[in-house]
Amino acid sequence: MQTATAHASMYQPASFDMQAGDWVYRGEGNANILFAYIGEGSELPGQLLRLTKRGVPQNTDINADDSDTDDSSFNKEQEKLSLQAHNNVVFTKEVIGPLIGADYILQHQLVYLSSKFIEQLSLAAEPLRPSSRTHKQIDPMQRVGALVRDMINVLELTPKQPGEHTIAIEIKPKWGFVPSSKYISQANSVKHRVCRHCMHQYLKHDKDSMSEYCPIDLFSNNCTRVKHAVDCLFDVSNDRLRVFVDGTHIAGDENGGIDVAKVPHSQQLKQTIADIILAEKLLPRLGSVQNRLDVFDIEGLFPRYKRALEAGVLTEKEPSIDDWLEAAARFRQREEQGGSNVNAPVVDDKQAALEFMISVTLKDVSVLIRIESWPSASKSESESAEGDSSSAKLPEYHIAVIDADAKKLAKVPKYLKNDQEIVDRYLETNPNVAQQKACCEQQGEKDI
Ligand SMILES: O=P(O)(O)O[C@@H]1[C@@H](OP(=O)(O)O)[C@H](OP(=O)(O)O)[C@H](O)[C@H](OP(=O)(O)O)[C@H]1OP(=O)(O)O
Ligand SMILES: Nc1ncnc2c1ncn2[C@@H]1O[C@H](COP(=O)(O)OP(=O)(O)OP(=O)(O)O)[C@@H](O)[C@H]1O
Repeated sequence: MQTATAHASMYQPASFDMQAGDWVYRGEGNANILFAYIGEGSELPGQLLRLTKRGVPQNTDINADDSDTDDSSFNKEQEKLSLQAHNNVVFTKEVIGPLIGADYILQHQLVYLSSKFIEQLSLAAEPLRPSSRTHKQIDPMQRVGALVRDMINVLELTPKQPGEHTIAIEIKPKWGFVPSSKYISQANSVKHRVCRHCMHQYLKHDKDSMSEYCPIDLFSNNCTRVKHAVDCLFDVSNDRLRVFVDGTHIAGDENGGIDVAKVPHSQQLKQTIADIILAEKLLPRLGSVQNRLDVFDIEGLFPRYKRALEAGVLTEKEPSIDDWLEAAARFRQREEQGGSNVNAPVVDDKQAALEFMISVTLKDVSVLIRIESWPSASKSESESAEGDSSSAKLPEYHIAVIDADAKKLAKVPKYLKNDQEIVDRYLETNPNVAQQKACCEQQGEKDI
């Protein structure tokens, strides 16, 4: 196993000529914000810059005590953020890569940033940011960001035939398994039948904006079910699916679905997305490894987490990159050796908590699929309109996972609370067992 010291030299930040005017706001999630390069330099075209965000400070009192913000605490904060950027890159590549396949990981290059650059980007982005995200701001203290290939934007250099488009699809599939953990209490046994996403909807959405999408279908590796899941995502996307045509995000229609009138050959595209998912090992691997890392379920994990804190093997401090690397290596080693008993592995409390947290990361990644030329030149429209996936020749595409950073271990108590809230709300709204959903993992069991 390589250690943090070895990694520090492998992932050194580079110095590029970073001018704020060369970057435009691209989008953001809860934790990070992205900018696309539009400058003329030869090194950065096609790159995105990923920066971290932090909560907007609540205390705006100019007389507030600033004794904590002297030079040394500024420097410490900057170092902490640089380390975090570094650790995210190492975590994605070295912890997540081997679990789902290195080919699905995008290369990241760390880059130095100046305070002026960050300040100018923040100002330029502000009017473009959705109001739902403005409770957080670009962290002004960061001095290192990450460059990554832009899977959505289209470079002007790419020649296209008339009528051809570049399509990018972003799917956040969420949990791809129904837990079978023996640590789930009898009172919560619904978790053995209804998947987390399907239950969570009742907490997140009102009846009108709920989607039929079930991740267990998308992860099923079954042609009919995968296609059905893709159709459901198009019908009501709820931010689980985004579609970009020539780099432009297709906004939702009035029903919360993708406005297919703006998507060229949309029926054929849905089938092609399903075919790509079926052709790749990514989703089956993702669902399976999420499950194998979560054998205790939050119900069995929480007491172990508490015990580890009490024993001092885990502390308030977040795990180091070496902790993550070691936990991932131990997990893989255990599996290679036959996994003793996969349902009740003999692992210490710290290992159990770290494995659970790696699973949390995998349950929140997004999958990006980029189709370079759409409709595919290799196939006539009449052939593909039939939707015959068995004979479908896939267009040229690239598929990768994004947002595979380590999650904060300190969120474990929140996960327990959230889990119970999800179950309670589901049971409250669906008290009749006979009418509850059955999200089944076995192929062919579900008639759709
Ligand atoms: O708990 P969940 O399933 O709601 O997942 C959160 C996501 O919600 P959603 O996918 O919309 O349901 C949530 O996504 P949104 O902010 O809703 O886009 C985040 O991804 C959050 O992770 P983090 O706090 O940014 O590290 C996610 O939190 P983690 O559970 O991954 O910590
Ligand atoms: N390599 C990429 N190419 C194109 N677009 C990207 C890329 N990486 C991220 N994005 C866009 O930026 C958005 C936010 O990125 P990301 O998922 O990394 O943010 P996050 O804050 O970590 O997400 P979350 O809310 O799940 O925590 C994505 O939803 C996607 O639209």
